Amino acid sequence: MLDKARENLRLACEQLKIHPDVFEELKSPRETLAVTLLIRMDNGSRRAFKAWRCRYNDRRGPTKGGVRFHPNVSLDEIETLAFWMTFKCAVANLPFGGGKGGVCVNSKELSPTELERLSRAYIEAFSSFIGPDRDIMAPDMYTNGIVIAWMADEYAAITGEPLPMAITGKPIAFGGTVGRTDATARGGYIALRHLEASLNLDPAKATVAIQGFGNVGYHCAKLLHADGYRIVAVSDSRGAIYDPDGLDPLAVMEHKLHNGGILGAKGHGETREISNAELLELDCDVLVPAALERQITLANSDRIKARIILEMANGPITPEADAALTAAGHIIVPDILANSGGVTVSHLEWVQNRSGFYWDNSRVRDHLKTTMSTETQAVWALHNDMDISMREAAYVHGLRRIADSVEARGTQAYFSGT
Ligand SMILES: NC(=O)c1ccc[n+]([C@@H]2O[C@H](COP(=O)([O-])OP(=O)(O)OC[C@H]3O[C@@H](n4cnc5c(N)ncnc54)[C@H](O)[C@@H]3O)[C@@H](O)[C@H]2O)c1
Repeated sequence: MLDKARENLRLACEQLKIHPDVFEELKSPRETLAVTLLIRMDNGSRRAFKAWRCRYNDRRGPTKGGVRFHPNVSLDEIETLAFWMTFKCAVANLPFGGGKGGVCVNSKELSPTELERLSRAYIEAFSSFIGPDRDIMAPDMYTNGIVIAWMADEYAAITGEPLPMAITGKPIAFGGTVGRTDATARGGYIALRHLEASLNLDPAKATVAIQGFGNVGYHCAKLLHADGYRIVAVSDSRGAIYDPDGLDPLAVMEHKLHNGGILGAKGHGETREISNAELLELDCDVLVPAALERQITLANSDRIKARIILEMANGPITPEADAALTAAGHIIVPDILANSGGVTVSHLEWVQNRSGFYWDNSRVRDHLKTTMSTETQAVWALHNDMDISMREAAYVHGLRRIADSVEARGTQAYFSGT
């Protein structure tokens, strides 16, 4: 994955005539630490887990990125995700570089006490690698609030400082920020609403299908529904529901809380069950993938009908499918822009921890709105001016900022006097 990302970067640097020094720096991660965590299991045995943390590039500030617990985590995945975080933070104009971490584990197989030991062991192993001015961690797949609280608690114990600014996504009672829960969804919602006129979208008529009804999918559905968009389909890991007359996200969530899933929830008309594959292929105005990576590939891209795809998940469209969809005229609002609201509000948590002054929800939301609208506009303008896709435009936007910070320290041109 990293080789592919690197090749795309090389082409972008050449096309934009970015100084070769910039590519030389960005083609490899700055540092990656690999460790083996040895955990005492509840039955008294010892088990080893591979773990990584990568600081890809820190020219724009300390590296920032989540830590995931997943059985498929690998070094290549961590370094590629850290590469993407470098660009996402630059697109959102945050004073951060990109980082990522992970543990190769199926956390569902661990007891709560084993999970706590693993979370604390991760911090112990990486305590001198991370830091509020060095590398700032955050939640990711299967590292929820309690895992982050254990990690923050362990870091506080190691450093002797009660408020661990090296970790964001903390519970509010532990120095977290208001407005983080729906920040990712709200960011994508702001981006879409900002583009409404340009995309010729009328909320009173537009239909939306959302894959995934977790944190991001649910809040996206709620925000768009409140503004008049008709949510015609939502899904979870067990399947999807479709109602051409529309679904009420609050009612679907109520059903999910009582029944453990969305299947069986009723909308305004004749609601029926469909598969997740069918949801992706629905004839609607906006498709919002908000579940997993690699959901749209060359195997199904020619059946995608939605004119606009708002990528709330990370990497839901493969590069090959992305090229096919773009050529076919679909507008894809790319992940590094669409879901950057989460890291934008995480930055505010870090700011509040450092200043000791805590913001209210409206201030957090105002800041998010300004950031998302400004950066969405900048990406949209590049998309039009350079006649490139929104994804390419987002990468160009981020790359220019990163390149500026590399070039500010002097390039070959400066040192050789040419
Ligand atoms: N939460 C954030 O702040 C944040 C930030 C940036 C990116 N993201 C990305 O957004 C996506 C969703 O994150 P989340 O926080 O909402 O996760 P979540 O775990 O809260 O929700 C995921 C949802 O996807 C559903 N799902 C799982 N497998 C599915 C499948 N095969 N088909 C359809 N649905 C399926 C789950 O049932 C669940 O409803 C992820 O790709 C994540 O990386 C999240």
